[in-house]
Amino acid sequence: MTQHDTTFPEHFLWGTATSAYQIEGSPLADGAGPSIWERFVHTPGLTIGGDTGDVACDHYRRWREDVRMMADLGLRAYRFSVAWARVLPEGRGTVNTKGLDFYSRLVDELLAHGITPLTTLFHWDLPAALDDRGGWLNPDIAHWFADYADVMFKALDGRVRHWATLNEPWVVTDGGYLHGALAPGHRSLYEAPIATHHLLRAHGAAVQRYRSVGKHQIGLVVNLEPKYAASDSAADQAATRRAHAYMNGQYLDPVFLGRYPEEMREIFGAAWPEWPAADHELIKQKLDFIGLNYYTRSVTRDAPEAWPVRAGRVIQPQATYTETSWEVFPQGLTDTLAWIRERYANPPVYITENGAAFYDPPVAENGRVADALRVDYLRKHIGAMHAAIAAGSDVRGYMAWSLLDNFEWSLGFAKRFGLVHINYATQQRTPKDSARYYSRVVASNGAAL
Ligand SMILES: N#[N+]C[C@@H]1[C@@H](O)[C@H](O)[C@@H](O)[C@@H]2O[C@H]12
Repeated sequence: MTQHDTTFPEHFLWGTATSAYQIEGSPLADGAGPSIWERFVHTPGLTIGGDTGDVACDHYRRWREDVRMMADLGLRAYRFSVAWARVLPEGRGTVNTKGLDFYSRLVDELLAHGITPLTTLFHWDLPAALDDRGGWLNPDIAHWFADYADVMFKALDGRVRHWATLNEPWVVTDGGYLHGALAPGHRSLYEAPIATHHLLRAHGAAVQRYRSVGKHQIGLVVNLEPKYAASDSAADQAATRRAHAYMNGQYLDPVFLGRYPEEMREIFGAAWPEWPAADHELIKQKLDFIGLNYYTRSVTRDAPEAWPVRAGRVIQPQATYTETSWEVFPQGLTDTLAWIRERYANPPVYITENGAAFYDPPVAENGRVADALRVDYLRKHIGAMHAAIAAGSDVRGYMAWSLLDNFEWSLGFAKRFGLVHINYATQQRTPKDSARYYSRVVASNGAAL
Protein backbone atom coordinates (compact mmCIF):
# COMPACT_ATOMS: atom_id res chain seq x y z
CA MET A 1 0.00 0.00 0.00
CA THR A 2 1.86 3.16 -1.20
CA GLN A 3 1.68 6.41 0.76
CA HIS A 4 -0.77 8.17 -1.61
CA ASP A 5 -2.74 5.07 -2.44
CA THR A 6 -6.14 5.23 -0.76
CA THR A 7 -7.37 1.84 -1.85
CA PHE A 8 -8.12 -0.61 0.90
CA PRO A 9 -7.22 -4.28 1.34
CA GLU A 10 -8.94 -6.68 -1.03
CA HIS A 11 -12.28 -7.96 0.38
CA PHE A 12 -12.53 -4.92 2.68
CA LEU A 13 -16.14 -4.92 3.88
CA TRP A 14 -17.95 -1.65 3.14
CA GLY A 15 -21.45 -1.22 4.52
CA THR A 16 -23.84 0.61 6.79
CA ALA A 17 -25.27 -0.01 10.24
CA THR A 18 -28.62 0.26 12.01
CA SER A 19 -30.29 -1.19 15.08
CA ALA A 20 -33.64 -2.88 15.56
CA TYR A 21 -35.45 -0.47 17.84
CA GLN A 22 -34.22 2.56 15.91
CA ILE A 23 -35.59 1.56 12.50
CA GLU A 24 -38.02 -1.37 12.64
CA GLY A 25 -41.23 0.00 14.15
CA SER A 26 -44.02 -2.52 14.91
CA PRO A 27 -42.32 -3.35 18.23
CA LEU A 28 -45.15 -5.64 19.40
CA ALA A 29 -46.10 -7.19 16.06
CA ASP A 30 -46.45 -10.94 15.49
CA GLY A 31 -46.12 -11.95 19.11
CA ALA A 32 -43.11 -9.82 20.03
CA GLY A 33 -42.76 -8.89 23.70
CA PRO A 34 -42.09 -5.35 24.93
CA SER A 35 -38.54 -4.15 25.51
CA ILE A 36 -37.36 -1.65 28.11
CA TRP A 37 -37.35 0.96 25.32
CA GLU A 38 -41.03 0.30 24.63
CA ARG A 39 -41.68 1.19 28.27
CA PHE A 40 -39.19 4.08 28.35
CA VAL A 41 -40.54 5.93 25.30
CA HIS A 42 -44.14 5.59 26.52
CA THR A 43 -43.21 7.21 29.82
CA PRO A 44 -44.01 10.92 29.39
CA GLY A 45 -41.04 13.29 29.29
CA LEU A 46 -38.28 10.76 28.61
CA THR A 47 -37.79 11.39 24.88
CA ILE A 48 -37.69 14.69 23.04
CA GLY A 49 -41.11 15.50 21.63
CA GLY A 50 -42.47 12.29 23.11
CA ASP A 51 -41.06 10.47 20.06
CA THR A 52 -41.29 6.68 20.08
CA GLY A 53 -40.11 3.74 17.99
CA ASP A 54 -43.71 2.64 17.38
CA VAL A 55 -43.24 3.31 13.62
CA ALA A 56 -39.65 4.62 13.27
CA CYS A 57 -38.59 3.82 9.67
CA ASP A 58 -41.24 1.07 9.32
CA HIS A 59 -38.42 -1.30 8.39
CA TYR A 60 -40.27 -4.28 9.87
CA ARG A 61 -42.61 -3.94 6.87
CA ARG A 62 -40.32 -2.25 4.31
CA TRP A 63 -37.26 -4.44 4.77
CA ARG A 64 -37.28 -5.76 1.18
CA GLU A 65 -37.35 -2.17 -0.18
CA ASP A 66 -34.48 -1.24 2.11
CA VAL A 67 -32.34 -4.22 1.08
CA ARG A 68 -32.97 -3.37 -2.57
CA MET A 69 -31.88 0.22 -1.86
CA MET A 70 -28.65 -1.06 -0.23
CA ALA A 71 -27.99 -3.13 -3.35
CA ASP A 72 -28.74 -0.17 -5.63
CA LEU A 73 -26.16 1.81 -3.64
CA GLY A 74 -23.65 -1.01 -4.18
CA LEU A 75 -23.23 -1.66 -0.45
CA ARG A 76 -21.49 -4.92 0.42
CA ALA A 77 -22.38 -5.35 4.06
CA TYR A 78 -25.11 -4.50 6.51
CA ARG A 79 -24.86 -4.42 10.28
CA PHE A 80 -28.21 -4.85 12.01
CA SER A 81 -29.35 -5.95 15.45
CA VAL A 82 -31.91 -8.53 16.55
CA ALA A 83 -34.71 -7.39 18.87
CA TRP A 84 -34.32 -10.00 21.62
CA ALA A 85 -37.98 -9.70 22.62
CA ARG A 86 -39.20 -10.44 19.07
CA VAL A 87 -37.46 -13.81 19.24
CA LEU A 88 -38.04 -14.50 22.95
CA PRO A 89 -41.00 -12.36 24.07
CA GLU A 90 -40.27 -13.18 27.72
CA GLY A 91 -36.53 -12.89 27.13
CA ARG A 92 -36.17 -16.63 27.74
CA GLY A 93 -38.18 -19.80 27.24
CA THR A 94 -40.52 -20.13 24.27
CA VAL A 95 -39.26 -18.92 20.90
CA ASN A 96 -41.60 -16.71 18.85
CA THR A 97 -41.06 -18.26 15.42
CA LYS A 98 -42.61 -15.28 13.60
CA GLY A 99 -40.03 -13.03 15.20
CA LEU A 100 -37.18 -15.36 14.33
CA ASP A 101 -38.50 -15.72 10.77
CA PHE A 102 -38.27 -11.94 10.24
CA TYR A 103 -34.52 -12.06 10.76
CA SER A 104 -34.10 -15.26 8.78
CA ARG A 105 -35.88 -13.70 5.79
CA LEU A 106 -33.86 -10.49 6.14
CA VAL A 107 -30.57 -12.44 6.10
CA ASP A 108 -31.65 -14.46 3.06
CA GLU A 109 -32.61 -11.26 1.21
CA LEU A 110 -29.27 -9.68 2.04
CA LEU A 111 -27.37 -12.73 0.85
CA ALA A 112 -29.48 -12.89 -2.32
CA HIS A 113 -28.28 -9.34 -3.08
CA GLY A 114 -24.64 -10.16 -2.33
CA ILE A 115 -24.68 -8.21 0.95
CA THR A 116 -22.84 -9.67 3.96
CA PRO A 117 -24.87 -9.56 7.21
CA LEU A 118 -23.18 -8.58 10.47
CA THR A 119 -25.54 -9.33 13.33
CA THR A 120 -25.59 -7.73 16.79
CA LEU A 121 -27.44 -9.73 19.43
CA PHE A 122 -28.06 -6.89 21.89
CA HIS A 123 -28.38 -3.25 20.91
CA TRP A 124 -29.93 -1.84 24.13
CA ASP A 125 -33.52 -3.16 23.76
CA LEU A 126 -33.57 -5.59 26.68
CA PRO A 127 -36.82 -7.60 27.01
CA ALA A 128 -38.95 -5.89 29.66
CA ALA A 129 -39.75 -9.27 31.21
CA LEU A 130 -36.06 -9.70 32.07
CA ASP A 131 -35.83 -6.17 33.44
CA ASP A 132 -38.68 -7.19 35.75
CA ARG A 133 -36.29 -9.88 37.05
CA GLY A 134 -33.47 -7.36 37.57
CA GLY A 135 -32.18 -7.22 34.03
CA TRP A 136 -28.45 -6.42 33.88
CA LEU A 137 -28.41 -6.28 37.69
CA ASN A 138 -29.26 -9.98 37.97
CA PRO A 139 -26.25 -12.34 37.59
CA ASP A 140 -28.56 -14.91 35.98
CA ILE A 141 -28.68 -12.72 32.87
CA ALA A 142 -25.42 -14.28 31.71
CA HIS A 143 -27.18 -17.55 30.94
CA TRP A 144 -30.40 -15.88 29.82
CA PHE A 145 -28.31 -14.05 27.20
CA ALA A 146 -26.29 -17.14 26.27
CA ASP A 147 -29.52 -19.13 25.81
CA TYR A 148 -30.94 -16.40 23.55
CA ALA A 149 -27.66 -16.26 21.61
CA ASP A 150 -27.81 -20.04 21.23
CA VAL A 151 -31.23 -19.74 19.56
CA MET A 152 -29.84 -17.22 17.08
CA PHE A 153 -26.61 -19.14 16.43
CA LYS A 154 -28.51 -22.34 15.67
CA ALA A 155 -30.97 -20.52 13.43
CA LEU A 156 -28.62 -18.28 11.45
CA ASP A 157 -24.96 -19.24 11.86
CA GLY A 158 -23.44 -19.96 8.48
CA ARG A 159 -25.69 -17.48 6.73
CA VAL A 160 -24.48 -14.98 9.34
CA ARG A 161 -20.70 -15.24 9.71
CA HIS A 162 -20.02 -12.11 11.76
CA TRP A 163 -21.70 -11.95 15.16
CA ALA A 164 -21.41 -9.28 17.85
CA THR A 165 -22.65 -9.97 21.35
CA LEU A 166 -23.24 -6.46 22.74
CA ASN A 167 -23.38 -2.97 21.33
CA GLU A 168 -21.65 -0.31 23.43
CA PRO A 169 -21.88 -1.71 26.98
CA TRP A 170 -20.49 1.61 28.23
CA VAL A 171 -23.60 3.46 27.00
CA VAL A 172 -25.91 0.82 28.49
CA THR A 173 -24.25 1.31 31.89
CA ASP A 174 -23.49 5.04 31.85
CA GLY A 175 -26.85 6.01 30.29
CA GLY A 176 -29.11 3.34 31.73
CA TYR A 177 -27.76 2.81 35.25
CA LEU A 178 -25.53 5.76 36.27
CA HIS A 179 -27.01 8.92 34.79
CA GLY A 180 -30.45 7.62 33.82
CA ALA A 181 -30.82 9.33 30.42
CA LEU A 182 -31.46 6.00 28.68
CA ALA A 183 -33.59 2.93 29.44
CA PRO A 184 -34.08 1.61 32.06
CA GLY A 185 -33.43 5.10 33.51
CA HIS A 186 -31.65 4.22 36.77
CA ARG A 187 -29.35 6.63 38.61
CA SER A 188 -27.07 4.68 40.90
CA LEU A 189 -23.33 4.72 41.59
CA TYR A 190 -23.70 1.21 42.99
CA GLU A 191 -25.74 -0.29 40.15
CA ALA A 192 -23.48 0.93 37.34
CA PRO A 193 -20.44 -1.30 38.09
CA ILE A 194 -22.76 -4.28 38.64
CA ALA A 195 -24.46 -3.71 35.28
CA THR A 196 -21.07 -3.41 33.58
CA HIS A 197 -19.84 -6.63 35.09
CA HIS A 198 -22.97 -8.59 34.26
CA LEU A 199 -22.93 -7.25 30.68
CA LEU A 200 -19.36 -8.53 30.33
CA ARG A 201 -20.21 -11.89 31.95
CA ALA A 202 -23.12 -12.26 29.53
CA HIS A 203 -20.81 -11.39 26.65
CA GLY A 204 -18.34 -14.05 27.79
CA ALA A 205 -21.06 -16.66 28.23
CA ALA A 206 -22.37 -16.03 24.72
CA VAL A 207 -18.87 -16.25 23.19
CA GLN A 208 -18.26 -19.49 25.13
CA ARG A 209 -21.58 -20.86 23.78
CA TYR A 210 -20.63 -19.81 20.26
CA ARG A 211 -17.40 -21.79 20.48
CA SER A 212 -19.50 -24.91 21.06
CA VAL A 213 -22.14 -24.34 18.35
CA GLY A 214 -20.78 -21.72 15.92
CA LYS A 215 -18.31 -21.99 13.08
CA HIS A 216 -17.53 -18.41 12.14
CA GLN A 217 -16.64 -15.10 13.84
CA ILE A 218 -17.81 -13.38 17.00
CA GLY A 219 -16.79 -10.11 18.63
CA LEU A 220 -17.80 -7.24 20.89
CA VAL A 221 -18.81 -3.74 19.76
CA VAL A 222 -17.50 -0.90 21.90
CA ASN A 223 -17.65 2.88 21.58
CA LEU A 224 -14.20 4.31 22.18
CA GLU A 225 -13.48 8.00 22.63
CA PRO A 226 -9.83 9.08 22.84
CA LYS A 227 -9.10 11.48 25.69
CA TYR A 228 -6.52 14.26 25.25
CA ALA A 229 -5.43 16.23 28.34
CA ALA A 230 -6.33 19.93 28.17
CA SER A 231 -3.00 20.83 29.82
CA ASP A 232 0.13 19.33 31.36
CA SER A 233 -1.20 20.01 34.85
CA ALA A 234 -1.23 17.02 37.18
CA ALA A 235 -4.96 17.51 37.75
CA ASP A 236 -5.82 17.49 34.03
CA GLN A 237 -3.51 14.52 33.40
CA ALA A 238 -5.14 12.54 36.22
CA ALA A 239 -8.64 13.42 35.00
CA THR A 240 -7.70 12.28 31.50
CA ARG A 241 -6.45 8.95 32.85
CA ARG A 242 -9.71 8.47 34.78
CA ALA A 243 -11.86 9.38 31.76
CA HIS A 244 -9.88 7.04 29.48
CA ALA A 245 -10.16 4.16 31.93
CA TYR A 246 -13.87 4.76 32.49
CA MET A 247 -14.89 4.93 28.84
CA ASN A 248 -12.29 2.87 27.02
CA GLY A 249 -10.27 0.52 29.26
CA GLN A 250 -13.26 -0.49 31.42
CA TYR A 251 -14.59 -2.78 28.67
CA LEU A 252 -11.64 -3.95 26.58
CA ASP A 253 -9.17 -4.55 29.43
CA PRO A 254 -11.37 -7.22 31.09
CA VAL A 255 -11.94 -8.92 27.72
CA PHE A 256 -8.33 -8.87 26.54
CA LEU A 257 -6.29 -8.53 29.76
CA GLY A 258 -8.57 -10.20 32.32
CA ARG A 259 -8.76 -7.20 34.65
CA TYR A 260 -10.40 -3.80 35.07
CA PRO A 261 -8.29 -0.62 34.99
CA GLU A 262 -7.03 0.34 38.44
CA GLU A 263 -8.67 3.76 38.07
CA MET A 264 -12.12 2.16 38.46
CA ARG A 265 -11.81 1.91 42.24
CA GLU A 266 -10.64 5.55 42.34
CA ILE A 267 -13.74 6.56 40.36
CA PHE A 268 -16.33 4.42 42.19
CA GLY A 269 -14.72 4.09 45.62
CA ALA A 270 -16.69 1.80 47.92
CA ALA A 271 -19.22 1.26 45.13
CA TRP A 272 -16.63 -0.70 43.13
CA PRO A 273 -17.02 -4.42 43.95
CA GLU A 274 -14.35 -7.10 43.98
CA TRP A 275 -15.31 -9.86 41.56
CA PRO A 276 -14.29 -13.54 41.69
CA ALA A 277 -11.50 -14.79 39.45
CA ALA A 278 -13.95 -17.17 37.77
CA ASP A 279 -15.86 -14.17 36.44
CA HIS A 280 -12.73 -12.77 34.83
CA GLU A 281 -12.03 -16.13 33.23
CA LEU A 282 -15.57 -16.14 31.79
CA ILE A 283 -15.22 -12.58 30.45
CA LYS A 284 -11.79 -13.15 28.92
CA GLN A 285 -12.95 -15.33 26.02
CA LYS A 286 -10.84 -15.03 22.85
CA LEU A 287 -12.54 -12.83 20.27
CA ASP A 288 -12.33 -12.93 16.49
CA PHE A 289 -12.63 -9.14 16.19
CA ILE A 290 -13.38 -5.88 17.96
CA GLY A 291 -16.25 -3.77 16.61
CA LEU A 292 -15.25 -0.13 17.04
CA ASN A 293 -17.84 2.65 17.09
CA TYR A 294 -15.98 5.94 16.67
CA TYR A 295 -17.61 9.37 16.67
CA THR A 296 -15.46 11.95 18.41
CA ARG A 297 -12.75 12.74 20.94
CA SER A 298 -12.65 14.61 24.23
CA VAL A 299 -10.13 17.25 25.24
CA THR A 300 -10.28 16.56 28.96
CA ARG A 301 -9.80 18.68 32.07
CA ASP A 302 -10.07 18.13 35.79
CA ALA A 303 -13.69 18.71 36.76
CA PRO A 304 -14.44 18.00 40.43
CA GLU A 305 -18.10 18.76 39.80
CA ALA A 306 -18.43 16.09 37.08
CA TRP A 307 -19.42 13.13 39.30
CA PRO A 308 -18.11 10.42 39.52
CA VAL A 309 -15.25 10.54 36.96
CA ARG A 310 -14.41 14.17 37.79
CA ALA A 311 -13.41 14.86 34.17
CA GLY A 312 -14.86 17.47 31.85
CA ARG A 313 -14.81 18.18 28.14
CA VAL A 314 -13.10 21.37 26.87
CA ILE A 315 -14.79 22.94 23.84
CA GLN A 316 -12.41 23.57 20.90
CA PRO A 317 -13.36 26.99 19.47
CA GLN A 318 -11.93 26.36 15.98
CA ALA A 319 -13.47 22.93 15.56
CA THR A 320 -16.59 21.80 13.68
CA TYR A 321 -19.26 20.27 15.89
CA THR A 322 -22.12 17.96 14.97
CA GLU A 323 -25.78 18.33 15.97
CA THR A 324 -25.06 16.03 18.93
CA SER A 325 -22.33 18.47 20.07
CA TRP A 326 -19.51 16.11 19.11
CA GLU A 327 -16.27 17.59 17.81
CA VAL A 328 -15.35 16.40 14.31
CA PHE A 329 -11.86 14.96 14.90
CA PRO A 330 -10.78 12.29 12.38
CA GLN A 331 -7.29 11.99 13.88
CA GLY A 332 -8.97 10.48 16.93
CA LEU A 333 -9.94 7.46 14.83
CA THR A 334 -6.33 6.97 13.72
CA ASP A 335 -5.15 7.34 17.32
CA THR A 336 -7.80 4.97 18.69
CA LEU A 337 -6.91 2.29 16.15
CA ALA A 338 -3.24 2.71 17.11
CA TRP A 339 -4.15 2.32 20.80
CA ILE A 340 -6.04 -0.90 20.07
CA ARG A 341 -3.14 -2.17 17.93
CA GLU A 342 -0.57 -1.52 20.63
CA ARG A 343 -2.53 -2.42 23.80
CA TYR A 344 -4.31 -5.55 22.59
CA ALA A 345 -1.78 -7.01 20.12
CA ASN A 346 -3.38 -5.81 16.91
CA PRO A 347 -6.68 -7.74 16.85
CA PRO A 348 -8.86 -7.62 13.73
CA VAL A 349 -11.17 -4.57 13.87
CA TYR A 350 -14.35 -3.65 12.05
CA ILE A 351 -15.42 -0.02 12.26
CA THR A 352 -18.98 -0.92 13.16
CA GLU A 353 -20.23 2.67 13.43
CA ASN A 354 -18.93 6.04 12.24
CA GLY A 355 -21.05 9.00 11.20
CA ALA A 356 -22.60 12.28 12.25
CA ALA A 357 -25.83 14.16 12.72
CA PHE A 358 -25.82 17.49 10.94
CA TYR A 359 -28.66 19.83 10.09
CA ASP A 360 -29.44 18.50 6.60
CA PRO A 361 -31.10 20.74 4.01
CA PRO A 362 -34.59 19.58 3.00
CA VAL A 363 -35.10 17.31 -0.01
CA ALA A 364 -34.80 19.66 -3.02
CA GLU A 365 -37.23 19.59 -5.94
CA ASN A 366 -34.63 17.66 -7.95
CA GLY A 367 -34.61 14.99 -5.25
CA ARG A 368 -31.20 15.88 -3.83
CA VAL A 369 -30.26 16.26 -0.17
CA ALA A 370 -27.02 18.26 -0.27
CA ASP A 371 -25.49 17.04 3.01
CA ALA A 372 -21.99 18.35 2.26
CA LEU A 373 -20.93 18.29 5.92
CA ARG A 374 -21.61 14.55 6.14
CA VAL A 375 -19.72 13.91 2.87
CA ASP A 376 -16.75 15.77 4.34
CA TYR A 377 -17.06 13.85 7.63
CA LEU A 378 -17.05 10.48 5.85
CA ARG A 379 -14.16 11.43 3.56
CA LYS A 380 -11.96 12.55 6.47
CA HIS A 381 -12.76 9.57 8.70
CA ILE A 382 -12.27 6.99 5.97
CA GLY A 383 -8.95 8.70 5.28
CA ALA A 384 -8.07 8.52 8.98
CA MET A 385 -8.93 4.82 8.99
CA HIS A 386 -6.69 4.33 5.95
CA ALA A 387 -3.80 6.01 7.78
CA ALA A 388 -4.17 3.52 10.63
CA ILE A 389 -4.21 0.59 8.21
CA ALA A 390 -1.06 1.95 6.57
CA ALA A 391 0.50 2.05 10.06
CA GLY A 392 -0.34 -1.63 10.60
CA SER A 393 -3.86 -1.80 12.08
CA ASP A 394 -5.82 -4.86 10.94
CA VAL A 395 -9.04 -3.08 9.97
CA ARG A 396 -11.34 -5.29 7.90
CA GLY A 397 -14.46 -3.26 7.32
CA TYR A 398 -16.32 0.03 7.77
CA MET A 399 -20.03 0.43 8.51
CA ALA A 400 -21.28 4.00 8.16
CA TRP A 401 -23.78 5.03 10.80
CA SER A 402 -26.45 5.01 9.63
CA LEU A 403 -28.15 3.65 6.53
CA LEU A 404 -31.33 5.57 7.40
CA ASP A 405 -32.27 8.60 9.45
CA ASN A 406 -33.73 6.90 12.51
CA PHE A 407 -34.94 7.07 16.13
CA GLU A 408 -32.03 8.54 18.06
CA TRP A 409 -33.02 7.17 21.46
CA SER A 410 -33.91 9.90 23.97
CA LEU A 411 -33.24 12.52 21.28
CA GLY A 412 -36.07 11.05 19.22
CA PHE A 413 -36.14 11.89 15.51
CA ALA A 414 -34.60 15.34 15.98
CA LYS A 415 -31.11 14.15 14.99
CA ARG A 416 -30.54 12.75 11.51
CA PHE A 417 -27.52 10.41 11.04
CA GLY A 418 -28.67 8.70 7.86
CA LEU A 419 -27.06 8.46 4.44
CA VAL A 420 -30.68 8.10 3.35
CA HIS A 421 -33.27 10.73 4.29
CA ILE A 422 -36.53 9.50 5.78
CA ASN A 423 -39.74 11.49 5.40
CA TYR A 424 -41.43 10.21 8.54
CA ALA A 425 -44.87 11.33 7.37
CA THR A 426 -44.70 9.32 4.15
CA GLN A 427 -41.80 6.90 4.89
CA GLN A 428 -40.26 7.95 1.56
CA ARG A 429 -36.56 7.10 1.37
CA THR A 430 -34.25 9.60 -0.42
CA PRO A 431 -30.52 8.84 -0.75
CA LYS A 432 -28.55 11.94 0.27
CA ASP A 433 -25.40 13.20 -1.48
CA SER A 434 -23.48 11.31 1.20
CA ALA A 435 -25.06 8.04 0.01
CA ARG A 436 -23.99 8.77 -3.58
CA TYR A 437 -20.50 9.68 -2.40
CA TYR A 438 -20.21 6.55 -0.26
CA SER A 439 -21.37 4.44 -3.21
CA ARG A 440 -18.40 5.71 -5.21
CA VAL A 441 -16.01 5.01 -2.36
CA VAL A 442 -17.33 1.44 -2.07
CA ALA A 443 -17.29 0.81 -5.83
CA SER A 444 -13.65 1.92 -6.02
CA ASN A 445 -12.63 0.19 -2.75
CA GLY A 446 -11.57 3.55 -1.41
CA ALA A 447 -9.78 4.92 -4.49
CA ALA A 448 -12.55 7.51 -5.02
CA LEU A 449 -11.97 9.01 -1.59
N1 LIG B 1 -25.79 9.09 19.24
N2 LIG B 1 -25.69 8.47 18.40
C1 LIG B 1 -25.53 7.74 17.23
C2 LIG B 1 -25.33 6.21 17.49
C3 LIG B 1 -26.60 5.57 18.04
O1 LIG B 1 -27.71 5.86 17.21
C4 LIG B 1 -26.33 4.07 18.07
O2 LIG B 1 -27.49 3.33 18.42
C5 LIG B 1 -25.25 3.74 19.10
O3 LIG B 1 -24.76 2.43 18.82
C6 LIG B 1 -24.09 4.76 19.08
O4 LIG B 1 -24.34 5.95 19.71
C7 LIG B 1 -24.18 5.99 18.42
